[in-house]
Amino acid sequence: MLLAAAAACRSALRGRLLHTTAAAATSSSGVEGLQRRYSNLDQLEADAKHLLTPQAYGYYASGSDDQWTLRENKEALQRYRLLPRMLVDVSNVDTSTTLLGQHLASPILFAPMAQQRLCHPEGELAMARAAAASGLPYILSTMATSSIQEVSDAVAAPSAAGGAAEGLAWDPNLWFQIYVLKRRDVTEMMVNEVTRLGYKALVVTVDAPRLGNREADERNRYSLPPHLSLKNLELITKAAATTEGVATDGSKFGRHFSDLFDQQLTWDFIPWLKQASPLPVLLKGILSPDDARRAVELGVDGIILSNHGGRQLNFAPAAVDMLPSVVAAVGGRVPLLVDGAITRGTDVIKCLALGASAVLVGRPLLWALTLGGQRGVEEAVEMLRYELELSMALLGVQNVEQISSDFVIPPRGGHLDIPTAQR
Ligand SMILES: Cc1cc2nc3c(=O)[nH]c(=O)nc-3n(C[C@H](O)[C@H](O)[C@H](O)COP(=O)(O)O)c2cc1C
Ligand SMILES: CCCCCCC(=O)C(=O)O
Repeated sequence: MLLAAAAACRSALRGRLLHTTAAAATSSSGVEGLQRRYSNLDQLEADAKHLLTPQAYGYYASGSDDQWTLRENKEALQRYRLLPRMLVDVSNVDTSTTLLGQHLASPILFAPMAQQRLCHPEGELAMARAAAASGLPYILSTMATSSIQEVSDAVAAPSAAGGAAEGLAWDPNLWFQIYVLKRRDVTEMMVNEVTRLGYKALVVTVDAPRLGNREADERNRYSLPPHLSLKNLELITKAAATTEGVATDGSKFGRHFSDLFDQQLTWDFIPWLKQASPLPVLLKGILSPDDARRAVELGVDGIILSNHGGRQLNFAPAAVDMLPSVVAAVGGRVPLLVDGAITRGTDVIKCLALGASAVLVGRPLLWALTLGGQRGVEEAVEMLRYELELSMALLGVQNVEQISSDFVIPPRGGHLDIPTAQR
């Protein structure tokens, strides 16, 4: 009896949300507000899961091996505490910041994530439009289900179908994430294409010479549905007669994509990329201070501390825990960004207090896209931005620059000495 009631409830919920998602796909308005249905970003996953196939959900949600690092990302953030200051005038709190000379409405970027059309028909297009409407950078993955050109076109101007909700500015800021392929010529074509189309930065992911062991994908025999394809890899077939290494049959998912990536990639790629494009270059997936120092010495423009959402090396530390030592190694020479399980305004504050310039948010945006399309993502981002603004007021700071290590208490009550000037 109880089980039947639960099933009926689930099916009603699924119906409601499916309807909502379908509406989001076809219309720019009329989406039942995410903000009315959910209080925070942590609540989105459970409902999004019901709308996704088990294969898609498994691919999005899972980490590698037994997922210790995936769990650690959240737990590490929760070990830091915040020390507020009182009697500060916080009648105006400004969440905006500047990164690499670019204005951001808040210190938040859309993490690169492959295959976004698995959760919504407009996939990367809807996500990139939501970023433009929110005044935040959107990082397009090499492994996207929309092409570099399609995403550029999608944000070129706010349209009736895909424009910003009332009151939101339209500030497209596209970055491109590079997986360096064995086919270096194709990587070069992508770099040329994004440079030509006005993308504003390149993010080279360096923690994935091979894909981590995602057991859910193996169990689910995960593969991309036949109506979708990895659009940027089509450049390979356009560029050359051979299609070697580009089939997207995913039954041997990890091994297959490992075949595409260049396992011989080393540090000499950075000077190569710097001469190939005038765009700023950031490395994503750095965790050790030594690597960070070396990257700076080779002229990178920024570093993204990340363990890839716990999807690559299991037992890699949470990026947030590596921030203090990487900050010391980098000494303020380039901006440091960080990601991993950031869902709360206080998570953003902790990362900034530990020396990050900004954070990347990943999975919560996929759940928001699943539940509400472009508008859903805009609302999710606004929920996070508002939490950030409120928490800044309660912390006693008026702007992002004022957030320093003075406001954070590390796990064992130790002292952090990170001058704000190093951010
Ligand atoms: C489904 C999925 C796909 C991803 N695809 C990419 C990718 O193509 N390139 C990349 O550099 N990182 C990729 N990542 C890692 C994210 O950019 C990010 O580092 C990670 O998800 C941490 O953020 P989160 O904990 O907020 O999800 C992916 C993550 C997920 C969950
Ligand atoms: C469809 C190919 C998947 C490439 C890897 C994307 C990724 O980084 C991930 O974590 O998944």
